[in-house]
Amino acid sequence: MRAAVIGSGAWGTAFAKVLGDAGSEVTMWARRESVAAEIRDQHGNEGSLPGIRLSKLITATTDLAEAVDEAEMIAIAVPSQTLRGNLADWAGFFPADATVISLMKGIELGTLKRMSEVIVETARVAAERVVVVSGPNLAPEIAADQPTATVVACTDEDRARQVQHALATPYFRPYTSDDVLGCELGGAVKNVIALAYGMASAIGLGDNTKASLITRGLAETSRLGVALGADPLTFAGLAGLGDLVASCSSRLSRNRTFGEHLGRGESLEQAQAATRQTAEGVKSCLSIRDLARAHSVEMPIVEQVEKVCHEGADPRVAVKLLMTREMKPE
Ligand SMILES: NC(=O)c1ccc[n+]([C@@H]2O[C@H](COP(=O)([O-])OP(=O)(O)OC[C@H]3O[C@@H](n4cnc5c(N)ncnc54)[C@H](O)[C@@H]3O)[C@@H](O)[C@H]2O)c1
Ligand SMILES: O=P(O)(O)OC[C@H](O)CO
Repeated sequence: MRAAVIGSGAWGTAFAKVLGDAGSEVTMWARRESVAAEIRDQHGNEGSLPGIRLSKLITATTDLAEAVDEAEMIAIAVPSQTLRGNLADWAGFFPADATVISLMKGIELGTLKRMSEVIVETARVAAERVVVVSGPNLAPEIAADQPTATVVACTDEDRARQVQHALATPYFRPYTSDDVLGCELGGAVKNVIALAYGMASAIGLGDNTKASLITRGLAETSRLGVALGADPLTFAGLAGLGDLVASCSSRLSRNRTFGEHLGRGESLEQAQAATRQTAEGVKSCLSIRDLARAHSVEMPIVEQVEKVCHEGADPRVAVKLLMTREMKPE
């Protein structure tokens, strides 16, 4: 198949590699000509994925129209909060029948929309043409051909199966799902829980604390998902528990790393200066908190992460507040 990948950061690059290794012809879009030229001429992207070699069949351009020309699949991996503005410029170039694949894990500030909803609304693409790919998918590990699994979610089962086949490689095993909402929420909320995990880690808290954070983090993710109409079983799967465990336990996770900076007492600005790539949970903790409040769902960990990130709260005080909440059954 012919595929375009928009966004040449860590995940866009690793995903292009998967598509290429699975047999598609891939054109990537990069913002900077230096990145496009490096992918095209040197088959690498040192700034985002040091040491990774890409197939010579993967090419890149800074011209969006050229990137998506005749594409049957268009995968998007840009920061969640820029997507709406990006699509306003880009959507006119998308071929009418192309499948649009969302790789992003965030909730839009203000509108509280999921990325697939932003795509449907802004690119005027029917919901059944939008596929979400989400799971325990740390880009550097995938780019190094380390085996993992993922979920390909779409309301159109045939389209999900088509993308599943277009992504299958010996190191990347996709499963299909029709629970687009659950998969997207799992991916967005785990970033916030990974921030909390990073903070706990930096404070020096132990494995019981971390296991409690993962488990109760998953409980609040599922609570929000069920309130919004997701399948509760999705949260026990790759796009729920799988992704949560990967991000919390890995030093490769940008969200966990960002949380560690905050846990060491750095301010939001200091943590931002120390980390370069996208840590979606930092902004999505605000939108997820607002989404939960709008649906009267309690998300105490998300609430505390927001306070540490944006209100200057001390992570140690956040832990104390979580531990002294009203007693209740599990
Ligand atoms: N890195 C991973 O392991 C991973 C895995 C799964 C999902 N994701 C998700 O994929 C999305 C992208 O993450 P990433 O890891 O590729 O981030 P990244 O920071 O490595 O790359 C982001 C890309 O977006 C581009 N970009 C930045 N601002 C932009 C703007 N205003 N307009 C257009 N493009 C802009 C950057 O140039 C870069 O190419 C996020 O939602 C993330 O949660 C990441
Ligand atoms: O590096 P993070 O924290 O953005 O996590 C990357 C992926 O979402 C893991 O599945």
